[in-house]
Amino acid sequence: MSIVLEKIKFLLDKIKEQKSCDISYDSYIIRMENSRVFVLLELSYPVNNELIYKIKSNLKSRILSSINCNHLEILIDINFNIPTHIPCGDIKPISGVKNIITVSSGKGGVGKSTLSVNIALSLSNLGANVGILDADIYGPSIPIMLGIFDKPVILENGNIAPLVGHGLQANSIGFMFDYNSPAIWRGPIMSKFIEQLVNKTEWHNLDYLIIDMPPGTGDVAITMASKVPIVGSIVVTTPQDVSLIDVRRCLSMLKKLNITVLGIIENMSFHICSKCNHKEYIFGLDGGHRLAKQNDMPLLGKVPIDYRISKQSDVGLPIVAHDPYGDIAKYYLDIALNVSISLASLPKKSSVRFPKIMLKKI
Ligand SMILES: Nc1ncnc2c1ncn2[C@@H]1O[C@H](COP(=O)(O)OP(=O)(O)OP(=O)(O)O)[C@@H](O)[C@H]1O
Repeated sequence: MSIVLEKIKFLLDKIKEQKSCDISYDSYIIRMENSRVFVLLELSYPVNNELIYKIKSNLKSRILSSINCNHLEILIDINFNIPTHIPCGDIKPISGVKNIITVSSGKGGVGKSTLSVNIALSLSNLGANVGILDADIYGPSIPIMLGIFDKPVILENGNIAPLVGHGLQANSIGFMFDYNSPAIWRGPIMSKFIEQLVNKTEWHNLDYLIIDMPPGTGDVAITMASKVPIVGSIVVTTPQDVSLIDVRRCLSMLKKLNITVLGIIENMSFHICSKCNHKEYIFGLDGGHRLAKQNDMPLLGKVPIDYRISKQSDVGLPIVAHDPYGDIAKYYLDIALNVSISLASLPKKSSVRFPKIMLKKI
């Protein structure tokens, strides 16, 4: 094998090991024909065209500088195929769903539902099939955020057809009941009901199902963890100390239940003045970062406090759906990418078969 090919393989192996967010892949195939090198990267997380272009040009320049040889033509192609990962605990998979990710928080009001919806939309914008389940018994807000006011249809087999909002398959405890009847919102009955809501929804071909959990460490959260095949959990906090104390309690619950924590998200991290661009840390600086470091887990990202986020959620058109290429959507897209890359590093259920190689020039 030529020295050039050896050098490129060495570089590709090194990059693969590093698992950087700029270029991260599961495996690669390489072949050389005369002065042309063909590289196929196989990813197990979703990427949109913009990211594909970035990865290709970044890798191409790294290859060219590593071999110091300008007459070679480098042709790179990228495939992604999202595998099913092994859930925490020995729990039967749910039909139509590859990976379940829960979004938890230590206390209410930290922006868990807003994050769940915008991360789900960002994963969908990256090219994944995504569903969302609203299990927040204390205030199911997903129907409003997705602008869905219909009631779900019960199918002949007794299952529930999910409703669709902004391309997301959705089911919510809020679709089922008049939310003003508090008697039913308690204890084991509710836990059982949510478990059924997950299992009885006819999810169709989902790469990811995002579950918006009730805040805290109550009955429902514990039952869900022991009955639902969760692959990983995201924990949301604000930089404030009080929220950090609650979130520690939530992290310790997830640890006890053997749920893998994919990482922490810091919401309402800072505010940027729309008039003068001054950045202000209203709820303190770097709380989420410290928490992630102390618990040896990644900080998946930060989201600023911005009126457009709440305004768009309130009118049923979340910011990522309203302005997918805007400055705010970028924060959610980065988080979605980090979540999917973090998940991609977990054990997979079976090997993934990639389609036939098609190499294009860039
Ligand atoms: N980054 C943000 N910037 C501005 N407003 C935000 C942001 N994140 C969330 N909000 C707003 O904060 C409020 C609480 O958010 P959300 O309902 O998502 O929190 P939650 O943790 O799910 O609450 P609960 O536990 O009560 O369900 C909402 O009005 C929402 O629009």
